[in-house]
Amino acid sequence: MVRAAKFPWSTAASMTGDTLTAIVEVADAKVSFGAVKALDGVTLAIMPGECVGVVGHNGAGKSTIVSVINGGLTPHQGNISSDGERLARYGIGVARARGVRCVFQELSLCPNLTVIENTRILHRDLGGFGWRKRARKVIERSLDLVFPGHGIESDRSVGELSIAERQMVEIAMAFSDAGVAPRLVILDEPTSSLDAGLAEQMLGYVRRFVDAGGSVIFISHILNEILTTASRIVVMKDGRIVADRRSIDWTEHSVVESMGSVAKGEANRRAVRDLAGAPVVVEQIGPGLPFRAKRGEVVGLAGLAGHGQTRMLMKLHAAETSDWLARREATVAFVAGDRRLNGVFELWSILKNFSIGSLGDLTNRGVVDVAAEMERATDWKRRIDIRTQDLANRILSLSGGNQQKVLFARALSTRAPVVLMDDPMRGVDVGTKQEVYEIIRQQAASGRTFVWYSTEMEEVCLCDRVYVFRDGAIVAELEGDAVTEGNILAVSFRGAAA
Ligand SMILES: Nc1ncnc2c1ncn2[C@@H]1O[C@H](COP(=O)(O)OP(=O)(O)OP(=O)(O)O)[C@@H](O)[C@H]1O
Repeated sequence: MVRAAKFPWSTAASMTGDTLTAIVEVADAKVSFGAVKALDGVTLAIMPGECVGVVGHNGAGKSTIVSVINGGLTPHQGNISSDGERLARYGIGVARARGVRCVFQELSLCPNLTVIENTRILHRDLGGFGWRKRARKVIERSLDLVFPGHGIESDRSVGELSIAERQMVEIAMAFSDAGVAPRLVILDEPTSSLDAGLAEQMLGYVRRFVDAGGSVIFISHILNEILTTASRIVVMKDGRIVADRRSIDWTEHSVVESMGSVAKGEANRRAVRDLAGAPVVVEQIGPGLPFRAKRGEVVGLAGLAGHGQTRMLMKLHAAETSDWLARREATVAFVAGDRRLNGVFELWSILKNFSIGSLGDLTNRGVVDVAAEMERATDWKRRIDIRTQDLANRILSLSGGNQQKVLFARALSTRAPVVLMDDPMRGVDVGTKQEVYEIIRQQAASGRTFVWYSTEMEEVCLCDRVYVFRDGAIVAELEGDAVTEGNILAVSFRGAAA
């Protein structure tokens, strides 16, 4: 079962001509959750000096296979080998001792502890007298290497950090060395909360790590990142690997096709509409330029992550919802980006998580019409392909991307005239994104207003008008054809339009 292979595209192999053995190899792994086959016979070997990109639709099994490789999940069937040795017992401890590290899609640091204390928890060998000093050195060194100029103080509690900063700390933690050097680092959607600049810093570090002989498994729905960084791309579909080729043999189009999604050009373009006479429906004064959104407009919030965009969305939401008397008709709906913190109700079913946003519509004399509730949820399940066999299942039984779809459905299915979206596509697959873009276009055309913060430039460029944030204030407003990546970056970094 253990494979000794020669990978001509692996730098380490091509330099030495050596025959390499896999750092970790999973053979014929099967994992089921009830009736759901999360993995249906997956075989995957990770060689030294390669970055393996893993792509697939939401619920394809990507997080499940990395949990197996990371030792957090024991497959119901199949074998695991490492460095040529078949392992009868494989768990997190064994994986860590062999240099396997994982950055999870749902961030996993303890929010009530500082960055230093979290480092100590991850690196057990750091214990003993003077551990704080040693832990500080380990994490600060790694942060400086991966994200030069990061500005994160390691004495701060993780709970005080923005979601982007938390993601940076997790990534730096995975690459840090406190005795056992990282050999295989698994990154499950590591850039989902990072802006373009931070994502590029991380990708640059991944390339250097791999060039030096390290290995990375890189999961992302941003295909361009995968194509430019991975040496090999594996496509998963419904719990199986359906394609496995060198990245130079892939194009964005062929990857999307292989995932089973059809790229629709139309949904990916900004609609040309005349909104000159449309009334202003949302307004907020300062800091910086005033914020205004018109009826039927899609307004983007851009700029480097953590520069005040989420705060602005919160303010807009508070302004519409702070009445003492609850309104029957919601005036604003919110799609949370940090879904675990303020999006999902973890103990509730998928159905209840969906319908909580439209109980006003679904209630008659204080009683929920359960047939109407189920009908509406089933319709949205179909429309944006929420992958579950039963809407009564708990929300946490869904993959991360499918949870995010439920949050979308919750907001889009209301009649609120304004929808606020806080980087809402985190973890959503390419095919579903196209569906959601199309729904946004249609709803905007019929008069709904969207205020959309996104860390993905492609999405910002879909907006009618964009406010660029810097240091907590709006520093520029771009409209129509002026909404380009070049202009947004120029304003983000210099504070003046290009
Ligand atoms: N704890 C669980 N209980 C029940 N089902 C689960 C559980 N964890 C995962 N699943 C199911 O297993 C399947 C694979 O999930 P997985 O998280 O591996 O998908 P994924 O490819 O990582 O998706 P995404 O891109 O959305 O993160 C999904 O159908 C999911 O609903």
